Amino acid sequence: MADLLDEDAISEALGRLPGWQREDEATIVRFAKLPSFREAIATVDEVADLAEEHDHHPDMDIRFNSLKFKLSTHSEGGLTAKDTDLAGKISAVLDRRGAD
Ligand SMILES: C[C@H](O)[C@H](O)[C@H]1CNC2=NC(N)=NC(=O)C2=N1
Repeated sequence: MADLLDEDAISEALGRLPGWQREDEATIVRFAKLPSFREAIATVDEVADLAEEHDHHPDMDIRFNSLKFKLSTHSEGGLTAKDTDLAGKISAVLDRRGAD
């Protein structure tokens, strides 16, 4: 259970989450390109581990070496700290793997 973030909290969080953007009211997204398809898949696999660890699961879209991560807290119908926390962890994986 996590509280819905208000607009100020969402703006503040996005300010410290480079690459993440609002897709709609309830969703934040980040696009990333990896050097190869295999590296994109390995990145998805690593994010899957994070998702299981946090019991919070992003939608992940794979197009060759391009990835899209989409976060929302379905149980609350919007954005919570679970989304912004996991977004930061996904960004750390993307940085380490040299995504652009
Ligand atoms: C039972 C389980 O904790 C819930 O279904 C979790 C699992 N993963 C989830 N992931 C996301 N993105 N939003 C949720 O509300 C959510 N709920």
